[in-house]
Amino acid sequence: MNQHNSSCCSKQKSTPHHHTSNEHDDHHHQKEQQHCACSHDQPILSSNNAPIPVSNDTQAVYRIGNMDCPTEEALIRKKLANMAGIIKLEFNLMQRILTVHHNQASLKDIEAALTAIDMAPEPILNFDTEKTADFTPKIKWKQLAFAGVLALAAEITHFMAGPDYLVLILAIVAILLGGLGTYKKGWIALKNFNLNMNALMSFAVTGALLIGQWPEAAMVMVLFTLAEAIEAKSMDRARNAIKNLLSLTPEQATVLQSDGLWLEMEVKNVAIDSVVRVKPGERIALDGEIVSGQSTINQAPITGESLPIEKEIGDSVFAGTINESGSFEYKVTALATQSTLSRIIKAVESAQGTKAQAQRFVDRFAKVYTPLVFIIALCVGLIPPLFMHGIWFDWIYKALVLLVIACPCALVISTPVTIVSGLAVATRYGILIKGGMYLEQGRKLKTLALDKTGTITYGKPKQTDFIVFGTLDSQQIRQIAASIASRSDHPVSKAITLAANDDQITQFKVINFSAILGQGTRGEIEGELWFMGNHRMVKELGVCSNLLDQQIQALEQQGKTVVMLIGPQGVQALFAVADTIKETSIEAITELKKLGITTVMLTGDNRYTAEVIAKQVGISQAKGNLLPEDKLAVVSELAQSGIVGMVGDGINDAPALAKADIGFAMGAVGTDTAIETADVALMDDDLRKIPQFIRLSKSTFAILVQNITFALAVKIVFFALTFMGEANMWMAVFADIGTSLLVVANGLRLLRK
Ligand SMILES: Nc1ncnc2c1ncn2[C@@H]1O[C@H](COP(=O)(O)OP(=O)(O)OP(=O)(O)O)[C@@H](O)[C@H]1O
Ligand SMILES: [Cu+]
Repeated sequence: MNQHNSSCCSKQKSTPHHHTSNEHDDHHHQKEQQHCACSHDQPILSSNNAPIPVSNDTQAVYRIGNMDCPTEEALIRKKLANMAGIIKLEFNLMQRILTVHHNQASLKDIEAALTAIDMAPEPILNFDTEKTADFTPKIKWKQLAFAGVLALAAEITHFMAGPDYLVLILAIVAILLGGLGTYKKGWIALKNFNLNMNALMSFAVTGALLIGQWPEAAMVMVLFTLAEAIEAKSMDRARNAIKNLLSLTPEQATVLQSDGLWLEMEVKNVAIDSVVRVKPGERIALDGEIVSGQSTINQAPITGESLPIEKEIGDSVFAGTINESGSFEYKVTALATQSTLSRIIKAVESAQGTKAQAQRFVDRFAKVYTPLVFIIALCVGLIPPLFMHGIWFDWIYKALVLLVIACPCALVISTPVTIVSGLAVATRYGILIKGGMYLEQGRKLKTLALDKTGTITYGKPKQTDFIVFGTLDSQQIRQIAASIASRSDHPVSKAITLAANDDQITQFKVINFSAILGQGTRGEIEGELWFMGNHRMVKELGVCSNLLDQQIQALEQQGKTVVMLIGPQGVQALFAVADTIKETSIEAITELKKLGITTVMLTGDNRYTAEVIAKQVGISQAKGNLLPEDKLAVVSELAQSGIVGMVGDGINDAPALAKADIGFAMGAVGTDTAIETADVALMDDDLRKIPQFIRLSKSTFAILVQNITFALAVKIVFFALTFMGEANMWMAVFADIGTSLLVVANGLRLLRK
């Protein structure tokens, strides 16, 4: 199966690599082909990491430890906005990574500007080899706890009517211990005319100190810092849910040395083409291809399907999967950092960088909300006492409470946590989602277009009928057919070749072989030109007849696919092949129907066969005789009446997949291109992953709505309470923290699915 030819990957980077048509007729069913799966047409960078290259620009990738919140994003945007040469900034807050697309901008200046706002950047040179996570700034728990104790002591001293100076000292020390960081960040933000929550909190706490609310000021500051710390931790949990997948791969592998001995080696030092031995029950350390032995392997870590799969010589094995029964040796086909699993993880990590719609809404909202509340607070603090004989203390206090409420923390944090958790769970199911927006859109899917061969069916048809149609000797006809069919990788041709091999039919030498898209193949045998293909080809060649039509139709109505062998004297034979429908396809279609999704089958195969198969799986609409561009046209048309998805496996579906709002690639595990180009890659061939994806999308969205509504409701309630004079700063901070923690917990709930 899918031999990952690494030498082709490394040597031919610049030359577009296409299969010459006289070797393989087309790119059909990549999984069956032996070819280098990487796409050489793409810029090298895009093949394995997060930043999507904008044409012709250079990019600098930085890791910024202090950046994990949209307020910091806003700060950085503002700071870098007017610098020369910067084209675009891309933020991945979850990974704390900033990508600067620029042309000839001075990196020194960029780095200096970032450092000036306390966002010291760490350049990332090679995305591949660097470990991405493990990068949370340390939280000083002990110091924070001590600050908490002091704040509490201040509160108690005040309550017991202790000396004022003692309360003040306790409070100030607590604020310094717990809140210096907040003050620093707040100050930087203010200097850059940015009103973030650190600035708000600094104002509120300072204000409270000035009006003599010392213990309260201390408590508010400590609680705020505590909340920030807990939030950072929760974010890490969501982030690590994906990272943890990588820990599935063992650190060591047993590698064959040149002297014939086996040696335990660090996985990261194992070169391509090394031979590795695997014992029963052991986890596989690297991607490779079995060279001796056989076994059953549980691929659940990658595909989400725990039913073990039998593997023998020539089959691919993947890092992170579990060898169950036998023992075997395999040849390594990819470095540890390039394994399918690490590609998956990188893809999900970069998916977190793309913002879902809900997130954009929240960010936009926060941008307006915070300054607005700030202005309201300012008015509340000044206008009543100045013009309406209000009592200064009361109104300033109210203003300070409003400042606390102005903090959009909970709201802002709720969406990324939810989305990231959703992406992580999906990965565990064996569904690789390439961006938050697809997860968000899935629930809106109205129509799903499905390819037939390999998607609904197994894509491994068998020859069922062979009918002589002409005067030639039947043995000779099969020899000619087998000779031509064996040159092609198309499932139909393969079926004919297999049947011929079973009957020990010998083959002729074929020259000038080529494939005709959507029709069949042609080749020369002993100076004669032979064609083998479908009804369309027969018509194109003008050798059709009524009698032939009848025979073709009779077979097609049984759900079989028919190809003819056509020689200089016209049609010589009919071959019918039949594919088997996957059990899981039927279940998937039933589930999709329940979810209210219209299914449409698109196939290059003939109309009758299409209809028969569609009926068998329960698909309402089938369209046959489609060339790749026809599939594209159908998808475009479907897209006009709502969100449309397309599932396919082969390269010939690529245009339609790209056109669909959500392109699902099947059986992505062996094909790197599928992982890279699809919007959603299903790691195995199980169509039931699509309803699963849609359900996940629905529950993700439900949680998003809950979170946003809840966070907003709390704000509104506190607004009202403040004006009624019922709210104090304590409560406001508590409410804010409480909300943040609740929405984060709610988001993380997805991880338990
Ligand atoms: N290389 C080939 N060998 C034999 N038949 C072929 C070949 N290429 C095309 N055909 C014929 O043309 C039809 C359409 O081929 P095409 O590759 O476009 O679609 P398909 O792969 O069969 O179906 P699907 O679109 O569902 O994947 C096939 O059903 C087959 O009858
Ligand atoms: Cu015909």
